[in-house]
Amino acid sequence: MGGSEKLRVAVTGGGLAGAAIANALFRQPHLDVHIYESAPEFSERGQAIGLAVNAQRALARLLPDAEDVFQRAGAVPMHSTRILMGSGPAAGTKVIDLAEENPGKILHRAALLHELLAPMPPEIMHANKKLSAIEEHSNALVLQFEDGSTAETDALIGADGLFGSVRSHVLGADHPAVKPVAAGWAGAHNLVSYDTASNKLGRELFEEDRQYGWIGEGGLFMHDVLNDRKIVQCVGSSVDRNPSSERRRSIDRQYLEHAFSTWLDGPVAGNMIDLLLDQEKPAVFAQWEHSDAPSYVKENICIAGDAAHAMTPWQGSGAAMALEDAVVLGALFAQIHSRSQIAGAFRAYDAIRRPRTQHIAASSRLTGRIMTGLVEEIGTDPEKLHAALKDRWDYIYDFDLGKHVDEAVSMLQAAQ
Ligand SMILES: Cc1cc2nc3c(=O)[nH]c(=O)nc-3n(C[C@H](O)[C@H](O)[C@H](O)COP(=O)(O)OP(=O)(O)OC[C@H]3O[C@@H](n4cnc5c(N)ncnc54)[C@H](O)[C@@H]3O)c2cc1C
Repeated sequence: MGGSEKLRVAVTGGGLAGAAIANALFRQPHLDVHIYESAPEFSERGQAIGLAVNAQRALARLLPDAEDVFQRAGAVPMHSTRILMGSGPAAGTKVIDLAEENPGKILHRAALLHELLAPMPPEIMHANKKLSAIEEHSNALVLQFEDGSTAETDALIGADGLFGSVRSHVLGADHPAVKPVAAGWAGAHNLVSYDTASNKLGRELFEEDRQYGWIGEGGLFMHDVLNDRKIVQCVGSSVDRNPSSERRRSIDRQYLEHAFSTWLDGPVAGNMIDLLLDQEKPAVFAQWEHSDAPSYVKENICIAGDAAHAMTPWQGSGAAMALEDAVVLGALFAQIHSRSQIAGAFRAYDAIRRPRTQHIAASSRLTGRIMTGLVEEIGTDPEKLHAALKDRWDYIYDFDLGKHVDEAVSMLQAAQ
């Protein structure tokens, strides 16, 4: 690359992470950014996503009109996440209201992805481009795609998700942390109309916009409101009694009633099972996560989003971490202008992002164990659950993103 040429940056994966990262980069005039997605189109599954306060702050740095984005996407602001007992003798008891000081927003994933992709010129977005191999040459990385085409780039950011391939290139194919591991839970979800959900679960649960989590022995139900209160997402997750390598399994009423057998005389399981089966061909998704990677970077290649740190959904932080990754990568690329500086920028990204994301992944796993009654000394005692849960989100929410970014930039500058 000559002095006046742009730095070429390729992002593989057009999910929330890839779209957020490309957003953080494509406006920078010294960068030539391209985003490659393996699917025939850039799209997201029909599920809700909760953006906690740290994710909202990160989004506001990526999209200056974030408040309008939330409005256009029909985001519903939550008063709190109310956790109640769903099984056992204390069924119906409130355990805690979480995030009262830090209310989240619930929105449709597809709407969020659409908003992240909308500002980008179509000529930098390439669908049907499944990365199949990476060649490292002295003057460029050559990306090979499954359709036989190739692209040259100076930097590669692998945002290709849980089952992506860039992680294996960064860590080495035989590294034990390459492959995702089953987290031990499986979940089903469904989107139902607001009227259906409120009639079934009771209108009093919908008087204020709140996310609800019903916790107890071996499982959890959640419901939250999105799309300008037209839709309610219902989720049921239980300890996976039949782990398999299939990512998606068909299920029926019998499966759910078996998974929640000790909940059926409680206040919520029967209704939630009806809602999970409402007009859907139900499927259950096993939860997967990554073991901690020793590094997110290899020279001019890095991984971000779920490709780097896929985590359980119990603290609703996977997408939030992808948005934070994007903000940090955006700030670091603003500092560099030559190919030789890329590896240093990625090292600073790794040093700053890996501790936080891996801490949250571990915390999320433990939160799941707490909420599904798997921690022996806590069990399903509401008071012990209250004590165990009350501070668990502080590390995630009480977070100064500006300082985090400054630390990354200082680290890069000190190394240059
Ligand atoms: C049930 C559940 C609930 C969740 N709830 C929340 C929540 O409330 N809040 C929150 O913050 N997070 C939540 N998360 C986590 C969040 O959904 C993920 O962290 C986030 O969507 C990951 O985005 P990503 O772009 O990294 O990965 P993905 O969405 O998996 O995107 C990866 C993309 O890469 C593409 N790709 C794969 N391989 C290749 C290749 N070889 N070449 C090119 N493209 C490729 C894929 O097609 C895909 O489009 C939840 C997760 C789950 C499972």
